Amino acid sequence: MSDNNLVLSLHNVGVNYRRQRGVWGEAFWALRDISFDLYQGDTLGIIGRNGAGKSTLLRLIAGIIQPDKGKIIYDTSHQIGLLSLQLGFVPYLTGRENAILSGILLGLRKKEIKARMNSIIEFSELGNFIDQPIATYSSGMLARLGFAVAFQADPDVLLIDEILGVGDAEFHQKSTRMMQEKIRSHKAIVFVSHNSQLVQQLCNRVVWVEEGVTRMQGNTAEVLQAYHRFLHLGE
Ligand SMILES: Nc1ncnc2c1ncn2[C@@H]1O[C@H](COP(=O)(O)OP(=O)(O)OP(=O)(O)O)[C@@H](O)[C@H]1O
Repeated sequence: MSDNNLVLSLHNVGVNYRRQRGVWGEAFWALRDISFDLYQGDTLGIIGRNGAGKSTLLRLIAGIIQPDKGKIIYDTSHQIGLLSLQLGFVPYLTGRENAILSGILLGLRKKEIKARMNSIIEFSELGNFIDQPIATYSSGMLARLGFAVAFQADPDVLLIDEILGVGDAEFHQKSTRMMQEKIRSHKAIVFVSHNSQLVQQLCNRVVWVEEGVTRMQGNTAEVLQAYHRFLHLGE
């Protein structure tokens, strides 16, 4: 990549899920035409209605799924970490084992994760539950564990999927503070959220996805305003 600050770039990207229909599968384009750039220091908000394709977009950036059309160009000097509740965790393993596993997925060595385990336990407030299978955890406990591991792994690009929408008020405050710290440290962050207030507070740019297409992108206030007008008019 010629621009040093460019972390990744999506060019007319599309993702196709096959859906079962009778005996035959049917192609369904969850993402149809998405283009945007992510720069170092950006906190990029992804907004859009339910089913617009936001989570699919994060999984795509994380490399969990591949585009079926268009292309994504990564600057290979950046390491990408996905901070998500559902991904990467194995239900029958304990919190500690899952922390090690997802730490490895986020690029840490086993030794490094073990050295940070106390901080992970402390941040996630799991106490002795850390040695219980995560199948026994509440969604708030899972959120706290996922958040703690990702912040310890400290990837250059942080992908956050609605994590701040889960857990109690105290955890919200703590995780919002952590995110603000990351923003100040000039990481690149992609933040999917339905919470416009948080997007307004945290993001410097916003991409609005509508039916798998980048409907609008740019300055946070402008995009949010257009999005709310759109929702209000019920187009
Ligand atoms: N594995 C899958 N197989 C088939 N269709 C899928 C799959 N995952 C998502 N979809 C469909 O793709 C579309 C986009 O889903 P996605 O979860 O990316 O949307 P979203 O914007 O994150 O939604 P929400 O805000 O409700 O979380 C939806 O119509 C969804 O039903």
